[in-house]
Amino acid sequence: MSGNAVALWEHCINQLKAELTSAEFNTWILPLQARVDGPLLRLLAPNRFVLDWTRKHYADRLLELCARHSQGEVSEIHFEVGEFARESGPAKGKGARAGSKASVIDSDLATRRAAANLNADFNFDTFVEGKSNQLARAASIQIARNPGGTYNPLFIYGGVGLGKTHLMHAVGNVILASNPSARVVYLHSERFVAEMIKALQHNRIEDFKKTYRSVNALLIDDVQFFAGKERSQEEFFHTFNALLESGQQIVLSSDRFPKEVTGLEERLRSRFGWGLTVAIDPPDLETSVAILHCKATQLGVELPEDVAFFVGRRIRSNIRELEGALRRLVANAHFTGKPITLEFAKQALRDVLVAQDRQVSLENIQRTVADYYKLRTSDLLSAKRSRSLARPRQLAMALAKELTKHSLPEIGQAFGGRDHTTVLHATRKIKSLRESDATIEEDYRNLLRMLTL
Ligand SMILES: Nc1ncnc2c1ncn2[C@@H]1O[C@H](COP(=O)(O)OP(=O)(O)OP(=O)(O)O)[C@@H](O)[C@H]1O
Repeated sequence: MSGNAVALWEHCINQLKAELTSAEFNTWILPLQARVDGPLLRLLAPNRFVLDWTRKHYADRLLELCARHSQGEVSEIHFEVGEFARESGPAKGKGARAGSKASVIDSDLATRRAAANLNADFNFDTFVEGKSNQLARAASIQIARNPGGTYNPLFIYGGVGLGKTHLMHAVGNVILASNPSARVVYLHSERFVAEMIKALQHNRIEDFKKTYRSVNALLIDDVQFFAGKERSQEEFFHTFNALLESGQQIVLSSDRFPKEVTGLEERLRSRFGWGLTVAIDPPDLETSVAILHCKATQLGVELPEDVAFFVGRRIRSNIRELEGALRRLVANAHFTGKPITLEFAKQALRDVLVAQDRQVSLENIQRTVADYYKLRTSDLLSAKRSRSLARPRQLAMALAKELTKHSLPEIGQAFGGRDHTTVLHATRKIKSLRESDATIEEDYRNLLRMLTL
């Protein structure tokens, strides 16, 4: 299968996955193998029963999806019973003409990827390495190569939009690609909760348990959303134990260090930290610029160096915002037919930059304070109480109170789930220190200037 054909099939199955129940999808679509021969989509089903059912219920929809995605190039669909040859040996089934090994495996991989909820674009090749993510990337690569080994679970934590999900998908993609029988599942924790509730409602909790306890790699994003959901925590706890005991890999992500995820049962929280815990920090300027170049290449444009530095310097909050700004720039250039120059970028991003400047974000404050004191943002959010961390943390909280509209509890939450009284104490402390300590006053003023420039 060519890259286009794989993309076409992947599009079809992703679409059907969204439209069907998981039982329908797993029973009828997952067993299919696909090939595209010119205008013909050939689908092989494992037996007559699956063939008849899929042809009757899904042929029209599949054809519609194919025709639309291929812009009319694929216009016929053909079902057969059989299996494309996996190895160079003879193909089973009369319809199975010699499918090359690569073509069949590609179509299988696309299907398995969709079943695992994985995005093929989130891989290690498209993940730019920098100081801020070096350790998390290295640990993820290690785990992808040796799942269920020493680092289990892998716990990745860091602020919004910094690449945690990207790394989890990259791990899953490598495990799937290197082992044709591996079962991988990526899920946001809220989806885990929703599926569990659905299973309870429909009396299918045993199926639910079996599904999640039989995977080779379970990747659960944003585990802080388990907070307060006791029944889900209980279920996840048992899934977690079962997988760990049988040597299957678990990868978890959160916006904070495991011990600081509030609203979780202690036994779960402590298990999260059993394996390897790694942080992702906001990127430094050079990494932001490298990411912009990488994303621009993916979008098929070349970004001049001065524009990349301009965008990297001005959009400081997170990589998702950086990417959003780049997309806007590229779309503007496309519609106006103008080249992307520094002047063009300033113009095209004017609104984004004004909004960004007006609204100093909590992440921006944390990052600026961390840079100023040569600390890691994750240290500011951690529970560590050494003076070298406590003072910058208090300063950051005081700045957050002065520069944003966030409430005390919201600020506390953003600083590693602290109580609002801690924030109140910090603002009072800094206020009095600014009057008695010239260094603190100078630091505060410098930071204020940097944040409101
Ligand atoms: N180092 C990197 N190289 C290339 N792209 C990156 C990198 N880090 C993040 N990105 C991109 O930034 C975007 C946001 O990343 P991602 O969704 O992984 O963030 P996250 O940390 O999971 O955020 P959230 O906490 O909101 O779920 C994605 O498009 C991702 O591809």
